[in-house]
Amino acid sequence: MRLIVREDSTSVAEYVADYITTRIKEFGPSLSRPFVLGLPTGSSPIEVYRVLTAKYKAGEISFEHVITFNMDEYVGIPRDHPQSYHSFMWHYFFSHVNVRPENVHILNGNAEDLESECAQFEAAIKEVGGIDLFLAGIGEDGHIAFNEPGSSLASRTRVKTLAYDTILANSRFFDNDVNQVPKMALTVGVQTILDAREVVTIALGARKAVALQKCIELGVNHMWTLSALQLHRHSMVVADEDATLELQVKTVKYFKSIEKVAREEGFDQALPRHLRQGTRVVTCSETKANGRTMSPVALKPNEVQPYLLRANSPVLSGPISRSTTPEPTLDSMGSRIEIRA
Ligand SMILES: N[C@@H]1[C@@H](O)[C@H](O)[C@@H](COP(=O)(O)O)O[C@@H]1O
Repeated sequence: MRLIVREDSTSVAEYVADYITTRIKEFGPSLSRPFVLGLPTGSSPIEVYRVLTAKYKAGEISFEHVITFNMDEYVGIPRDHPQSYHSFMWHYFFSHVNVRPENVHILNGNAEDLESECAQFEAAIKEVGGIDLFLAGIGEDGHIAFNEPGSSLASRTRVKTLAYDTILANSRFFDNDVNQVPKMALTVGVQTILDAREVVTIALGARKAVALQKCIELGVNHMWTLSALQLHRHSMVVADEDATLELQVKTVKYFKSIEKVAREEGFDQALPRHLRQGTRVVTCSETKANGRTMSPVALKPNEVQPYLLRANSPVLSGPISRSTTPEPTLDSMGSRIEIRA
């Protein structure tokens, strides 16, 4: 598990939105090969959705060929209830981007047969080839999705009774009245999340600090279900400073040093190795490749095959081709890099 620490919730949201954007662009989704994105609700991802929406409106990212699966949904409140996760997702994200409604999957908490609803959800994930990136939040009791303390770490999508702590925490969305909070939910299981190719978790604020400490510094434990991500090869937590308050200083320092060394060595450690292979990392503020403006991320191999542009290097420009290795020249403006195949 990796830990990325950022100053505040805004920088966390920017990091996570950049990361998701990079992933989707690297993947290059198409109708026949869509990108599959798992999504959470809660207050933590709201800013991420805002930044992703801004990126979409700026033409940086398209969700046309992105299939989404949401983590969970309450049982027994109408789909159009303001606090249903259906309402949440359309309000904060889906209505603002070009995701196709038929590509959106949110569990139906009012299905006649809830067990079959859950089984169909698992089948739908399987049918599209699994989830490429699952975005998650963390509950104050360390839960992921609605996998409450004590959940099986081998669990799959199912009906779950909510823990009192969760009902209490979520009552802030229901006029602070615990009696209005649904007592049950449908949720993906821990194993459903572990099956994703990559998991990115957002942890914000001091109220998540204890949970984060348990999930990162202690062992895998079914009482803090997010800790199961320690078993995942490509999982990353992106936290603000407040969420790290209960971690040991040396833990935070270690994870910060990983990121620093990776940056100095000129590659983005956050990219899983299999996705890093054949990519070249560009860390200037903006790049142009083949006349297209790209965000400061990893370019596809066929776009800048021979180049590794080191982090913190001066911003360079000049013609670059796959077969030759011309000397890049310094951009006197110091703000752009031109890459031409
Ligand atoms: N089921 C959701 C979780 O998926 C979410 O991670 C958690 C944290 O919410 P928040 O981000 O509002 O703290 O809330 C709910 O319990």
